[in-house]
Amino acid sequence: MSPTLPLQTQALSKSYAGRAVVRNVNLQVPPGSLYGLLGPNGAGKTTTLRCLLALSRPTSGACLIDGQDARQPTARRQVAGMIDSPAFYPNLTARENLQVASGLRGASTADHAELLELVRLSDAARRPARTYSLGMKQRLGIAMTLVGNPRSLILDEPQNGLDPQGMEEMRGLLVRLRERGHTVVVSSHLLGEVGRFATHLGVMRGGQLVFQGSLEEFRAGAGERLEVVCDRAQEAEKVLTEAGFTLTRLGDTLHLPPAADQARVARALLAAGLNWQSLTRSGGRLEDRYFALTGVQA
Ligand SMILES: Nc1ncnc2c1ncn2[C@@H]1O[C@H](COP(=O)(O)OP(=O)(O)OP(=O)(O)O)[C@@H](O)[C@H]1O
Repeated sequence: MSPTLPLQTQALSKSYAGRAVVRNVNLQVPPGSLYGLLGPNGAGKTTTLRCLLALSRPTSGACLIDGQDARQPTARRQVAGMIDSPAFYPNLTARENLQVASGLRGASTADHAELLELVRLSDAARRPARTYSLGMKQRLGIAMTLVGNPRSLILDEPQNGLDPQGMEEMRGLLVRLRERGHTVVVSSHLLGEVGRFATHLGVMRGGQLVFQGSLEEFRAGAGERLEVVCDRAQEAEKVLTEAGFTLTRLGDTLHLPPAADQARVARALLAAGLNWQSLTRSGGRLEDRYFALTGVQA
């Protein structure tokens, strides 16, 4: 039997006023992974994460934490998260904030010094949190989620709004969290960034999970292909399909398998009186794969 996944959803769907914003999502987060949940704005990432944290109720399907329904109190103790902005008292110091969180959760205060070191706030731990930079506030928010030592962490866009240095510090922290033994899910719309630290990726588009696997699997799928950019792409799609090519169309771009004969594609388009802006072999880059999956530039 496969080991119990720390976080998973089973056919998760969520609708608001009859509009499905998450559709049949089967998220499978392996133990000890640093899982990047990617997708353009509105893809349904936050909604999925809110359901996992039992902040939102699924319309259908289930969310499981260590194999238990996410709404069970024992399951909720195994996961903590930061959705939107970090939650802390601005007039209290980092140390005092951790004390409050420990009091509320009945958790030990013994590890506070270690937590502050982990999030690199030891030096700032004695001044009020309102004086912190955005990056420091985010890191304090993460330290707060660690009180009670949950197995898994869910962080919604923790790098949002950070400057390059703040991004780098956050990246370092995410890696340290994984090394500390946590399973971490991080949502983002920045593939370039997440591709630097994630072990696994999930990609959402229009409420659906359109890719899930290890970073290596994602990379392997970023294969080469023949790409045709054309103003009358819809007509070109029809012409090339009738000529026996298999292809997908995203806006004005057509993707054909790498083995497709470039000269034969050109002849078929010319014969139909269609011009193209470019007809090139491309691919092999993570950004191209992301674009092919989501229709959005990374
Ligand atoms: N409480 C709500 N009521 C109605 N619609 C909602 C609600 N919450 C989210 N939505 C809609 O659900 C869709 C998915 O939103 P969600 O926040 O999950 O996407 P996202 O992938 O996290 O995007 P972003 O990167 O912009 O946060 C959006 O169209 C959003 O407007």
